[in-house]
Parts: sequence; structure tokens; C-alpha cells
Amino acid sequence: MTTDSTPYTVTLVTLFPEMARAITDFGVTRRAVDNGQLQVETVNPRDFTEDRHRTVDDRPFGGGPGMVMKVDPLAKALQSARAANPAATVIYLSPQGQPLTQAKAEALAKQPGLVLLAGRYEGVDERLLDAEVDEQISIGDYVLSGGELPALVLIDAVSRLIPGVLGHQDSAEQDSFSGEFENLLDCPHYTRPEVYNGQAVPPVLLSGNHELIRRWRLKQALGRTWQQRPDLLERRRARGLSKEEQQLLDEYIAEQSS
Ligand SMILES: NC(=O)c1ccc(NCc2cccc(O)c2)nc1
Repeated sequence: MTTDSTPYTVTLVTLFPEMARAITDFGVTRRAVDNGQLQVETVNPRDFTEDRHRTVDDRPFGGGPGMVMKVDPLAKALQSARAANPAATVIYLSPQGQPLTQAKAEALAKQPGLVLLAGRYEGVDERLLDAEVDEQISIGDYVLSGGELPALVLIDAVSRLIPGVLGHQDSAEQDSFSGEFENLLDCPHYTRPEVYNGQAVPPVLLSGNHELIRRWRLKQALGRTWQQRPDLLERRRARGLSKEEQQLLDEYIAEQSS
């Protein structure tokens, strides 16, 4: 995290810098950039090549399909990225990385900034990872054509945790994965009209009784987690459910079987 005046700086090392526009040109993250809370820079390894063909990849030693990204252009690009933010954490997005979680995003939001390396082809020369990368992160157990989309996912997840970015600070805390709802799925959301296609909004949400509404939302979050993601509920249980949470969950389960 930075003091509230200096922006949280992310430098994306990528062969396709225009992809960063998905963050800088839309929505909450665009507003964070315009407000000076978030800074997204890009560095293209191709600008650090010295041959006429601006070569960034080559055939793998040991044979096999595809190409591997060369160390030298990446090392120079990373050095340039680090120069702008020396204290930044250098992360390589890859299927071999540690899974991205909300807790990880919160930890990274507290750092002075990030340098994100997006690989293409079959990945990068291992010697680059050994020398220049602090940690590897995966956004899920699947392979994409490049690390750019995972990098953008990571930037989005971290950016919304920067104080003031979401505007209504509570909304970050009320997220399904943080605060009281930590490790729970989200509760249902409704807005006008009160009746749509004969389906009415749950009356408790129109009651103005904030304590009843909080309980209803917590019950829904617990119940949906029990239904869709018992693994998450187990994690929550390991941390101990409060008396209220256990009672709400029991009520939800009883209603399901009635
Ligand atoms: N699950 C992820 O976070 C993720 C990240 C990157 C990626 N593609 C680039 C790449 C990079 C390294 C090795 C490799 O095999 C493919 N695909 C999926």
C-alpha cells in the first residue's frame, strides 16, 4: 500500500501492451487511474531486442513443440520496470503459480506496487524466473495463450482494495470474500422493480430493518456456500462459526429439506 497521495503502481511486462487498456479504459479501474490512485505502465520486451528481427522467442532445448521466451529481452525489460518502482514485487503469471485468493490480493494491495510478467508461447527460460521473479501466481488450473489476462485479473482484484477506489469503502469489506463474509459466497442482490415477471423481491429487504436484513444476507451467504462450495464452508468452520452463523445455517438447511 502507498500513502493516499502516491498511486499504487503496476508495471505490466508484455508483448501486447495495448491489452492493459482493459484496465485503464473502463469502469472502476479507469476512475482509479484518472484519480491518480492507480498507475498502470507497460514495458514491451521486444523494445529490448538487439537483432534486426527483434527476436523474443526461440526453440526449446531438448526439443518439443512451441517456442520459449528468451532471457535477455525479458531481463532487460524487467530491469527497466524495476527501475520505475524498485520496491515492487515481481510476479510471473503461470499455471505453475500459487493460486490467487482474496487474501493474496489483500496482501499485494499492501505492497508498494507490482511488476507483472506476462509470458507467451510455452513460457519463459527458467533462468529468468530464478534470477528476476519473486513469486508465481496462477488464476486457476487452466492454460491460456498468454499471461496478460491473468495479470489483468490480478490488477483488478488488487486495485479495488486500494482505499477510496471503490468509493463506498464498505463495499470492499462487504464482499463475499472479505470481512464478515470472508470465505463465503455472496448473498443475492435485488433492485427495482419490486416485482418482475411475477417474482417479488424478498420482503425483508424492503423492511428497513437493518438487523433483520444483515441476518438474512448472512443466512443466504452461509446457505449458498453450503450448497455450492462446501470446501469454502469447511474453511470457515475450521475458523469456528459463531452461534448466530450456525443457527442461520441450520435454519437454511431445514428450509431446503421442507
Ligand atoms: N492459470 C494461469 O494463471 C495462467 C497463466 C499464464 C498462462 N499462459 C501463459 C503461460 C505462462 C507460463 C507457462 C505456460 O504454460 C503458459 N495461462 C494460464
